[in-house]
Amino acid sequence: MTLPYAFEKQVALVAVRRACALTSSVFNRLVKNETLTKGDKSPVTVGDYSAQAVVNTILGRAFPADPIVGEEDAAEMRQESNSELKNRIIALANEALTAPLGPGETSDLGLGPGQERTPEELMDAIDRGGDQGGRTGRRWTLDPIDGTKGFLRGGQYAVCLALIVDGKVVLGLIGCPNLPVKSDEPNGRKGCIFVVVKGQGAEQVTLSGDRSVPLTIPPVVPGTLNFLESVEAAHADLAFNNRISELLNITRAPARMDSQAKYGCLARGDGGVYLRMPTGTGYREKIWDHASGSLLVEECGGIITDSRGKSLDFGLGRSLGENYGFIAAGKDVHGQVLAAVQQALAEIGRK
Ligand SMILES: Nc1ncnc2c1ncn2[C@@H]1O[C@H](COP(=O)(O)OS(=O)(=O)O)[C@@H](OP(=O)(O)O)[C@H]1O
Ligand SMILES: [Mg+2]
Ligand SMILES: [Mg+2]
Ligand SMILES: [Mg+2]
Repeated sequence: MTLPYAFEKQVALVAVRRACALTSSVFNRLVKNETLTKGDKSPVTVGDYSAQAVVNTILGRAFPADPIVGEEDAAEMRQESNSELKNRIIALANEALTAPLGPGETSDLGLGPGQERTPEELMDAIDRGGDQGGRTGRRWTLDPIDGTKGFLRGGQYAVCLALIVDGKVVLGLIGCPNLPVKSDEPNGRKGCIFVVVKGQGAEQVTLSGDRSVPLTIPPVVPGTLNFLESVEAAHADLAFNNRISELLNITRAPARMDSQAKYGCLARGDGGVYLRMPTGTGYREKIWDHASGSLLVEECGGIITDSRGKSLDFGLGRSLGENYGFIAAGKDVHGQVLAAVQQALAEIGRK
């Protein structure tokens, strides 16, 4: 008997692996005018577009009926003035799709030499990410590069793909090309993918697929709790985290990194709590930024809630609606962090 979501997991791993290889190779060849600024002032690169084209092409072939909620869209790239960038995206996507078959890849996935797609097919693949999300049915959510600023800095970023059924995440992958495989060997081999299936646990696999380690969040040794937190002050209220550190007598320095790599690091015990409080701008968190990570935390024995202790709702559309401020931690510490967060919110007259 095959396990539930076995084929989805296989296809998602292939897609994330190919997208990770693409983004790593793009980083080394990225030139200045290949990064644009979106309407919300955030950066997007040819790497984000081409990775979304690759993942959506692979998903579209294996699961033609499944909608996709993807971060990017091709509207800008369809404009004549961006034809050079568009050509670059097409070349990069086709390079990734036509690379020789690797582990777990079969010819029916439409990959390998000779499997080039046309420019129109690739632009349409990017735009398959335009689903609006919702309460019922099954859909994928994709962040082709999570932590684009980290990617541009040569720091942490992640290719994040999750499957959501009736508003609940059932499969999640976080591909981290720049993350050391072993936390205690920061200068050792890099590149891992966190893979989680609801009810089946979680594992960390290497990008090349030669090594798999099961994951559970280890209990925090008293006195060693530390935060995993954002790099960008615009994305999370880091001063608030300092107040929580005071309340909980945390003395260890926070581990700062971009992207859902933070959830992967929590799952393998590199940090004790991921706290992401809003900065007060009314920004609504997006489902693709937390879907994989939330299931990873839960399957590894941890708890994730918003700052009021509510569970995250992935059935509201492209955003997480009224879920503000996220606390992800092992069972042994989540309660005390939530209590400290509520105390600190009360101090400043917020709920
Ligand atoms: N104002 C605000 N508040 C909260 N979150 C925001 C905000 N603006 C952007 N974003 C989203 O943050 C995503 C990256 O955040 P990270 O946790 O990776 O890291 S970091 O804050 O950049 O260090 C980033 O994901 P990517 O766009 O995929 O890089 C954004 O979706
Ligand atoms: Mg972005
Ligand atoms: Mg993101
Ligand atoms: Mg992104």
